[in-house]
Amino acid sequence: MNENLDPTGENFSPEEMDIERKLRPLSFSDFTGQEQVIENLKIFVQAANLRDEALDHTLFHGPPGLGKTTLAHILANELEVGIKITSGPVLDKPGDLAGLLTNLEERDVLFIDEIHRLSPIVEEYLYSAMEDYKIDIMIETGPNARTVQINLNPFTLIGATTRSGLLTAPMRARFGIASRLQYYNTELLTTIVQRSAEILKVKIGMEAAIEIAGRSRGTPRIANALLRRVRDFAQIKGNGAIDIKIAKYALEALNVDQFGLDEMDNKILTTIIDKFKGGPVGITTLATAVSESAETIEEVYEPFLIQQGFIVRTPRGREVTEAAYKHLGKLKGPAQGGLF
Ligand SMILES: Nc1ncnc2c1ncn2[C@@H]1O[C@H](COP(=O)(O)OP(=O)(O)OP(=O)(O)O)[C@@H](O)[C@H]1O
Ligand SMILES: [Mg+2]
Repeated sequence: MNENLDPTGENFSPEEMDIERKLRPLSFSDFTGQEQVIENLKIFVQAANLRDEALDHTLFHGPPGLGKTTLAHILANELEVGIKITSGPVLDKPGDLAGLLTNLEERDVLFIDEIHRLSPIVEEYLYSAMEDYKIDIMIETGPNARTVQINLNPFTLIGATTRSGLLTAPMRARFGIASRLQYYNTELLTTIVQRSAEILKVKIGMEAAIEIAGRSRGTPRIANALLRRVRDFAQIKGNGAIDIKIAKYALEALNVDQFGLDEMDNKILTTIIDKFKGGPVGITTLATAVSESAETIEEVYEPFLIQQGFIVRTPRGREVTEAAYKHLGKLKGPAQGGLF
């Protein structure tokens, strides 16, 4: 599959990252979907604003591209505070974290992306900061070296992770608010595609927007990426506007799966069917067969395949459904593996 449609956005070029930022909603009212999460956050933000307190530490988890980073920025905007951004793998010494923490103003947001990848020392260091807004720092070196405790301004830590299963229990317990983001349905994604088209100043028909939305793997990041690619086709092959004809033509040319399944999704389904007779197969066995980690399958791929009705979880492992055979154009039953 086209690497620009990677749900993680890891292969995005700088230009694409720029566009992604441009398309990012800035306020609750800009943000489509995740209704329950948003309803709750609105209340927590209002209450925090009313009391002039820092919002409770907040954790966003869920598959890539669903809006975790976007929501961190929205929270800072709605709280009318500053935001400092970092990520788990970047913070490798407690000193780096101390620098960030001591520079936070009252009620500011510290956003730590990939929070499951914090080193244990940094994580430990974070605990007292989160709990009591206090940290110990080392001053001077050599024989005069000593630690002093300093008070921090009350702040909000926002953590994001695609791998909530890898978060330690003490870390998880320190978040007062934890929200899991869900895949978006076609209707919501259609609204997102239309909004993005408006920002990109490209005309798009309703049918075309629905077509793009339906092939976006339930993921706004993919919907936006597809829109940009289709826009290229419309500009070069058409008159610049996106109608259903040009959308279908472009999606065909881009080799986008009808359900927006990506290469790994299809590989997982094909493997279960071809190597394990449709299942059930245990997650670790499956992981080995497709050369991916069991955690990634469980947290990135499987949720979407289950939500779309291609896989079911049984006590004995994962099984593909009728829909998966149909989708891949494969026959069900023992005939599949030959006569014996
Ligand atoms: N609810 C939404 N409405 C409109 N656009 C959205 C929404 N959610 C996400 N997007 C768009 O999708 C892009 C990706 O979202 P975001 O970066 O917040 O995902 P993420 O969950 O942080 O992903 P990752 O796990 O890869 O960091 C954003 O730039 C934004 O344009
Ligand atoms: Mg993110």
